[in-house]
Amino acid sequence: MPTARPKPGGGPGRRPSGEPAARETQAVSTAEGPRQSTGRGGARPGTPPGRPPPEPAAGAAAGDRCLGARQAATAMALSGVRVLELAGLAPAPLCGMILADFGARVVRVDRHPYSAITSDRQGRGKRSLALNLKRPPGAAALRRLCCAADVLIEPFRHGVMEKLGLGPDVLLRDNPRLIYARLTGFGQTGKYAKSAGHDINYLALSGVLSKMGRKDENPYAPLNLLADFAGGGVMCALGIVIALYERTKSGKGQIIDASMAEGVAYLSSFLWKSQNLGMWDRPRGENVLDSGAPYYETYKTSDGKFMAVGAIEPQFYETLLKGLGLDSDELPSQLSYSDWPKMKKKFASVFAQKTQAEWCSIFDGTDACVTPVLSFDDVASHQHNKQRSSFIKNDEEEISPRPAPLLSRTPAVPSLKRDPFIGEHTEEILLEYGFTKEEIAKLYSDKVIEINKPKANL
Ligand SMILES: C[C@H](CCC[C@@H](C)[C@H]1CC[C@H]2[C@@H]3[C@H](O)C[C@@H]4C[C@H](O)CC[C@]4(C)[C@H]3C[C@H](O)[C@]12C)C(=O)SCCNC(=O)CCNC(=O)[C@H](O)C(C)(C)COP(=O)(O)OP(=O)(O)OC[C@H]1O[C@@H](n2cnc3c(N)ncnc32)[C@H](O)[C@@H]1OP(=O)(O)O
Repeated sequence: MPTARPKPGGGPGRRPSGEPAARETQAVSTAEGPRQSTGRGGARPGTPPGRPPPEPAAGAAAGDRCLGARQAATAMALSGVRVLELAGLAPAPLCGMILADFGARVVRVDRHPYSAITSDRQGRGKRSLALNLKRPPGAAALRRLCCAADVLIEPFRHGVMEKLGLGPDVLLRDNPRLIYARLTGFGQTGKYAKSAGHDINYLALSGVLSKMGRKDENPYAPLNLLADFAGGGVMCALGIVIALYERTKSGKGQIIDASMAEGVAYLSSFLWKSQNLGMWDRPRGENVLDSGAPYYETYKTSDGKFMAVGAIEPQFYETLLKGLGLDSDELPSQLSYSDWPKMKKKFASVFAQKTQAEWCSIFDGTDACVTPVLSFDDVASHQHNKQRSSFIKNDEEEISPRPAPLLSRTPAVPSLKRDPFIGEHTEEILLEYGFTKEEIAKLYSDKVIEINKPKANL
């Protein structure tokens, strides 16, 4: 087996026990931001699978003067939870990253031989095990890993795991406490269960896509945020946390059938349940929240940037008009639908007269519901985001959003280490899950696993 020395300066190393070193969170700016706690309680190797997360430190309550000192050692909310994430495209990696950010020990099971298709960009806090599931000893190894895991995240279309002999019947028989999360676009049953698809297809099937887009234009998918990430990755993480909670009472695992189409449909409950409010009676792009209204729109500024306006309530709308220097008596009423296109043109011509910074100095601190549309270049340095330390920088100077929401006692402590290389932790993970050195050597020589330790950078 290949051996390698640790990369100097390569971020927090591993303790001899295999327990991860304490994580330190580095906010992009710490100015006035909430204190970031340090330290991370990871499960020790050999922790019995399925053990419920530890109770919070005694006395860690509001007003406790020792809280600051104790918080450094407090476990994160999901510490002790062991997750196996089978490498997939965008949604499953987000799901795994959320769990890792909040303290779970997430192992990403990468494809071996390597497949570029599933190159994960959301590997924060995870370790990588490269395993060929198509080879019987590889499938058997995953089966064994699942015996000691709490959660399996599976991102393939229906039937793939069954074909590998790794369906829920098999794995839950082996480990009845396992939470088997199946994250797909169309779900495990139904006409499309076995069809390929991507975010836009799931969004379309949910009905939500039909509501999005400007007047007289085709429906428009807002990046792949809604189905993949909100309806998929986040909903699946929620399902896992719910199932983990339920397991503390029943002692039993279960199967989660997380369909992105259904996840995003569920997110759209407000649209369904507000049908009789008259908010959605008009064609796409002509309603209040779908770019029809002049007071819920973006406007270009004189320096080519944009402002976002969301002045829905009459009192906020009045404040908007005041900031724009417009007199409401000289404008049609706020809710005069037929005048909206004309009003938009008026607002656009006013916004075009000043820079984004000038508009910010007019609207910041008012209730006009007007904010700058920030670019990725500007977002981390915006004063509000700096004050809340909303963005973090890893040890490769990569900026990304800090995990949300903020939990007061047990906040997420995201890893600052670079994402794992594929197969970087194969050996240590297998050892941790009870494989012997001899078994690992055999899997390696049979080309069932890949071991890819970073070379020393001397
Ligand atoms: C819109 C988004 C998707 C956006 C993704 C893009 C941003 C990226 C996609 C490709 C990337 C590029 C590419 O990687 C090349 C470059 C790499 C470089 O590093 C970076 C630049 C790249 C250009 C890179 C750039 C970008 O990252 C990309 C362009 C979405 O909507 S994501 C949501 C997709 N839907 C789902 O996840 C729903 C559930 N899944 C599915 O329906 C299917 O999995 C899916 C997605 C349709 C794919 O179908 P596929 O036929 O490929 O897979 P499955 O049927 O599920 O079967 C999996 C097979 O793989 C075998 N397998 C799995 N694990 C292992 C293992 N460990 N060992 C061995 N074999 C394994 C499994 O047995 C299955 O085999 P069979 O087919 O034989 O049964």
